[in-house]
Amino acid sequence: MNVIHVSAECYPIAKVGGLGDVVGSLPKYQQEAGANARVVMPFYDNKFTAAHKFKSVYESELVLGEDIYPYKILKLKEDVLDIEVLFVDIPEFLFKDYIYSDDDTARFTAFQIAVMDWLLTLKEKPSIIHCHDHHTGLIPFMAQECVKHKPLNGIPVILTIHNAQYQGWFSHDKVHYLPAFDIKHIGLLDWDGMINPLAAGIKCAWRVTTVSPSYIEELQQAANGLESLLSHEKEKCVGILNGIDAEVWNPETDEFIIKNYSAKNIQTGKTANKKWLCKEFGFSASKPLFAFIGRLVYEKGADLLPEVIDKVLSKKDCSILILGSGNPEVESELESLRNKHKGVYNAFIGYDEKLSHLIYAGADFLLMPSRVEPCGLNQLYSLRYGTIPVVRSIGGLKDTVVDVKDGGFGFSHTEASEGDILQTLNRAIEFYKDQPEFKKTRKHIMGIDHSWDVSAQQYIDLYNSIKSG
Ligand SMILES: Nc1ncnc2c1ncn2[C@@H]1O[C@H](COP(=O)(O)OP(=O)(O)O[C@H]2O[C@H](CO)[C@@H](O)[C@H](O)[C@H]2O)[C@@H](O)[C@H]1O
Repeated sequence: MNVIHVSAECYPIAKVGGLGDVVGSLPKYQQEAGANARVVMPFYDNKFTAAHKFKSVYESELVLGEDIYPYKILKLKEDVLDIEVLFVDIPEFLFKDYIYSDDDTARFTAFQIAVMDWLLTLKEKPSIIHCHDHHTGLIPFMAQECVKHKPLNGIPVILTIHNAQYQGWFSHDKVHYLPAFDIKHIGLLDWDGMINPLAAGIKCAWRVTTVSPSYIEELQQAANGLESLLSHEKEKCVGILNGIDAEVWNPETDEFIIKNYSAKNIQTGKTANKKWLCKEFGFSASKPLFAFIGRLVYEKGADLLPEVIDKVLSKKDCSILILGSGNPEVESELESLRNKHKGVYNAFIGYDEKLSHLIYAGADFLLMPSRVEPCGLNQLYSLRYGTIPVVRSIGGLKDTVVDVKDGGFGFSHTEASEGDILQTLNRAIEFYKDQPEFKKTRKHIMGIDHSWDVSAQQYIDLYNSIKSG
């Protein structure tokens, strides 16, 4: 089975969030399960591409509207990754020092056209095209409707929704960017008067997956305008829980952290990592340390953090550390709290992969007050590193975190509200005081297996069910 994953992100090449983690690891585990899985992604101007050498395996031109652009398909000269990655190099559009911008329509439409044009030229066609999020949502439509790409129409196309909040909307003025298709079928591209790549992907993909079982249920009630579409298409939708790359996220071997540890020496390992974090950010190591890592956006409940932090820290019985970037207002509120709560609060505004590993290793609790959480990887990483998750019970968080009061190992609340978060934080602070129970719980969570083994196989079973059915 030849699977080609099409994505805007893939760790360690280019990552903004969880999409990069999934596309960087799922194919590796699919390989181990016997499938031949590859990735095709844009060639960006970033640290990874600057540090490696590439060779061209295909060169051509693509047509976007009335214009023609040269492009290449590149491969790494040396095998430095566990999986094969192909890079679409369209200098005009993709070779930028960012992944996303405010206007990505031309960039990602050109990317998708180049991918489809190149696939047409392959002698051995993929047996599955697996698209990820709206940046690749036009591919199922192109395979089904565009005259040029009709030869690919027999290949099953899967669309995985990692986040339905972002849909890639653009106006009908730009529909001519797409290769020719029968205009009678323009309705497949449209949702509410706009061209909507995510909606088009949902309509045209052979199967749609979401990254947790709960999320697929929730999308029928709240999908940023696509509720009725997802209810209508529910027969072809399935939720498959994300896994984690157990090699990258392994406290026993993690090169980023201060002291490696396993469940056996968790006490000394966590203590050493916490000590480093506390020194670095000016905290006392005797207090419970809560951390938040993520995009500072509404879906993550980031706007609730400043008020919650201000209130919970008035008692000074815990410390809080934030790592994230996003909404400028939230960023500046979080920065300005530093002076008021010196010694118990700090924030690193920005993106820092190494620091994220140090935090998973050194914090006692991880906060995730998300309004929407399709799966969430942070809580899975935190479990692996013995850091107890404190989450809103939604989406994948609901599927992976069981509250201590229900015999589980984490803390959860039902509402993304200041009151609920505060109450739950206070429960966790109390729990920390019972050190034997706290230590037993964090040792237990390190043993919970969220590696990709099971879910990678579920995807393969899904591919097989389409081919045979
Ligand atoms: N400032 C920062 N510095 C360093 N690292 C940072 C960082 N901000 C975030 N990260 C890292 O980015 C990843 C975030 O992953 P998530 O899955 O939790 O969220 P995201 O919303 O990006 O993904 C979407 O897709 C994924 C994958 O399907 C779903 O799990 C999720 O629910 C959905 O919203 C983690 O690896 C985290 O450590």
